[in-house]
Amino acid sequence: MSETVIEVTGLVKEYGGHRAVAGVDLSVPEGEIFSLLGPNGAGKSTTVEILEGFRRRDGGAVRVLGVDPEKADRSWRSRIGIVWQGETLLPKVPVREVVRHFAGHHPRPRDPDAVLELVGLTEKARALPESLSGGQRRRLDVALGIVGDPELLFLDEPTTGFDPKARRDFWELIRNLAREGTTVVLTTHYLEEAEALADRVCVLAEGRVRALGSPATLGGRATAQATVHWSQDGVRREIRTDEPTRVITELAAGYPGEIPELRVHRPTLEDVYLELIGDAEGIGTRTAQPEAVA
Ligand SMILES: Nc1ncnc2c1ncn2[C@@H]1O[C@H](COP(=O)(O)OP(=O)(O)OP(=O)(O)O)[C@@H](O)[C@H]1O
Repeated sequence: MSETVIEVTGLVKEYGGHRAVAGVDLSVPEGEIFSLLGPNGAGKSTTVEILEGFRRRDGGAVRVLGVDPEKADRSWRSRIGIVWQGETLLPKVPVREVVRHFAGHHPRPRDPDAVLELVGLTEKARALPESLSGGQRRRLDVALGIVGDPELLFLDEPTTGFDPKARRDFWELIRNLAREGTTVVLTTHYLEEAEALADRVCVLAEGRVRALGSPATLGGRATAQATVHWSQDGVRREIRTDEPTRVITELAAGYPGEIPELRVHRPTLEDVYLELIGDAEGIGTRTAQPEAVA
């Protein structure tokens, strides 16, 4: 049985009477990649900062690696890795020295050169951080987050500025860390990143959990209706159905060859997410009505 790394019940945080976090319950097992999603101001950073021990809560109970973060000490902190949203202020020494310097703060660090290799920065080991590109700089932030070989890694928008190849390499790196048992809390606005990485996603809006589940099943996605699109005599048609195969088979009988512009759409994680946060964003949910098959 895997251990529970994060246990949160009834978490509340208020700023001057405004409830930024309004009763959140979360439980994250060891080795899980857990993603927090939500619109700006949803309460993600506040929640994560409380888990990291950088913010005090106004209510509820929190255990991270078995400890209340408000009472945590240095040894607890060394078990946690953090990749902040903003750039960390770094000394003007080569990249390799920066990573070695950070490794020195941890009781059982990873080998700095191996970490540079993992994040794809070996060729920049002798460069100064200020000479790195935006994406390379972000990779250095990730290197500093994992050099302590943390049991729990917090990633806040980790791939901002990454090119597509670097992003995919980074995802593989995170998957490998999780396979080795590192628990990962990922805050991101990139839904494809949550979809590619997360075992479970939690959608926060207005300080509350709107939905929690695997990316594939969130918000009833797995059982949601499919929409079959096609074109008939130059007019676009669509129908929502639980049985797209049957609909297409019936349609196909009416055409001598290909069904023009045939497309089957199932709700993406983004569709489900936008639906879930619709009220919070002040936008209505989309209610395109299906047309009947002619
Ligand atoms: N130090 C603070 N003082 C007062 N209000 C704050 C403070 N920090 C956050 N808030 C408010 O709390 C709410 C939640 O903010 P939080 O930063 O947790 O949201 P978020 O989901 O991380 O947003 P984003 O995606 O923009 O980073 C917002 O309404 C914000 O204005």
